[in-house]
Amino acid sequence: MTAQVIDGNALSRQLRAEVATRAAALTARGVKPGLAVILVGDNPASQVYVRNKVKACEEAGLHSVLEKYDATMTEAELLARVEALNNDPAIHGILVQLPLPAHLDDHKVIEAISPTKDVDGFHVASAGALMVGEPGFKACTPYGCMKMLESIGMGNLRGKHAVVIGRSNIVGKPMAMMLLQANATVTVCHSGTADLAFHTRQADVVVAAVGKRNVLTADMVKPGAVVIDVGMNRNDEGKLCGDVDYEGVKDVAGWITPVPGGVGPMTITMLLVSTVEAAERGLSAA
Ligand SMILES: NC(=O)C1=CN([C@@H]2O[C@H](COP(=O)(O)OP(=O)(O)OC[C@H]3O[C@@H](n4cnc5c(N)ncnc54)[C@H](OP(=O)(O)O)[C@@H]3O)[C@@H](O)[C@H]2O)C=CC1
Ligand SMILES: Nc1nc(=O)c2c([nH]1)NC[C@@H]1CN(c3ccc(C(=O)N[C@@H](CCC(=O)O)C(=O)O)cc3)C=[N+]21
Ligand SMILES: [Mg+2]
Repeated sequence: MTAQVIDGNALSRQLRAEVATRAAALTARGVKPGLAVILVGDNPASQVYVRNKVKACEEAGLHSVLEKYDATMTEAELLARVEALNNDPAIHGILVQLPLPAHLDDHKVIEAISPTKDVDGFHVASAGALMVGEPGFKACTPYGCMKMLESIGMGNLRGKHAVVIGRSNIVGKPMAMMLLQANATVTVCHSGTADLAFHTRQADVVVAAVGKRNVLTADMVKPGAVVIDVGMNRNDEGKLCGDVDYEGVKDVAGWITPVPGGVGPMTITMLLVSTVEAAERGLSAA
């Protein structure tokens, strides 16, 4: 058996076309949805992701502003920029690219973003809303993973067992909450898990969000399971690869997401969706 591929580029094209339609309707009413991206320092991976985000905005008819700052920027300067964007009516979404240089407190900066513009879904108000099942911005990466599950008819996971590998605040934890919201029985594994394979072998859905190659191999996967690979790593040849041993796992899984072309583009797509939604909310509140 060879797994069917969940194509994040194809699904993104579809969803971004809907975003473009909504953005055009807003623009016609005088409200062009606007996203501000703040990048501090010169992490090369961050540069690529940020460039992809800005390009995606342009293609979908969103207004985007990229603010690049030197790694020596002070926290007070950064907080002042966030506050200015909070008060800028042309900006509906604010994203501060993580990780920040070590002298800047990620948490403090994220909390300074107005929850009404927190399109990344990282603010405690957004995380709390997800936890209690209230509307709020959802973290884009797990949100994109849920859209991928929906696209294969697995939007409702009642009776299914989902295993998430990783428990970060930006991927693993919100992923687990969204799977729970979709009625899955959820297990969250991490570096302190005694027998990772024991858990993953029972899973109907596995989401790998660790940041290490080959965390999930074929022997760890139940035949027919859905495997979602969030990881972004480089192999020995410098090629982009995920956390999953794709070549091995594809012969066991029922569905699999590739890297590149899987979760990565979906993350950007959900960022666009949330930015348009932020602009629509502003309009309905006015
Ligand atoms: N495609 C996309 O759009 C995105 C991709 N990513 C990628 O996803 C990956 C994860 O990102 P992020 O969540 O930010 O990473 P973090 O480093 O914050 O979290 C990694 C998690 O993996 C756990 N872990 C580490 N080693 C193991 C192991 N051997 N077995 C089981 N669990 C382990 C850690 O456990 P512990 O908590 O105990 O330390 C931690 O919870 C990275 O490769 C990142 O680049 C991230 C965001 C978006
Ligand atoms: N505040 C904040 N929000 C984020 O959403 C955020 C962040 N910080 N920090 C870093 C991670 C990582 N991330 C990715 C986005 C797109 C791709 C992506 O487009 N990947 C392409 C390939 C990119 C390439 O060629 O390198 C793909 O998988 O096909 C990957 C990773 C968002 N993150
Ligand atoms: Mg820091």
